[in-house]
Amino acid sequence: MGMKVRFITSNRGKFEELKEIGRGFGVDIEWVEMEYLEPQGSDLEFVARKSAEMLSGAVEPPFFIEDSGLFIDALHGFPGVYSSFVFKTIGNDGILKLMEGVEDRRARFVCVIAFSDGEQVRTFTGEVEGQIAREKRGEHGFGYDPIFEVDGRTFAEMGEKKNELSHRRRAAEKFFSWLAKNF
Ligand SMILES: O=c1nc[nH]c2c1ncn2[C@H]1C[C@H](O)[C@@H](COP(=O)(O)OP(=O)(O)OP(=O)(O)O)O1
Ligand SMILES: [Mg+2]
Repeated sequence: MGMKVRFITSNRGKFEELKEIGRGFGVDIEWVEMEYLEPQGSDLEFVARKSAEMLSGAVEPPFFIEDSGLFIDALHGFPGVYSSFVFKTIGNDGILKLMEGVEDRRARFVCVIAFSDGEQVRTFTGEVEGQIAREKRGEHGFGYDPIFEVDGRTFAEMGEKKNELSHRRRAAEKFFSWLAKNF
């Protein structure tokens, strides 16, 4: 049996993807469903690290969290570290409205995993370049998937294939390989 590690998140979509990706690495993810207060910060690595440090007092290590964000070039990196709040408020329609008539559709998704072993916190970052679609497309996934496209297909149109190239996959690969060597 591979190794078991606890993942603290309120987001079922994230859990299901990491559970699936973990299978390929012999890592069994246990979901601790929990909302936690995120410190305000200017970059994802800082926010993920601080969140894990804050949780180390409240949750029995070892555990990990992940903080991810959508960074849109034409909007100077918005929504970035505010992606969760922005999704809950203006959502995909709001982002498409902000991008109406904007030629430069470049964006990137970033995922930072922060792992706490009780002594220290280690972070693992993955990112993927894409474009903001001109309309919502696809039924799969969650969050901004219907408006984030790579080579013309949105994450929501990709289904399972998303797990082969997403920011979450790229961060998880680094994390799970590190775990296999060090735990
Ligand atoms: O692969 C993705 N495909 C589409 N949307 C995504 C993805 N990954 C993150 N997202 C969205 C969800 C949330 O609106 C924001 C991240 O915010 P973030 O704080 O990391 O997640 P969250 O608040 O939903 O769950 P939690 O903090 O409990 O892990 O970007
Ligand atoms: Mg959050």
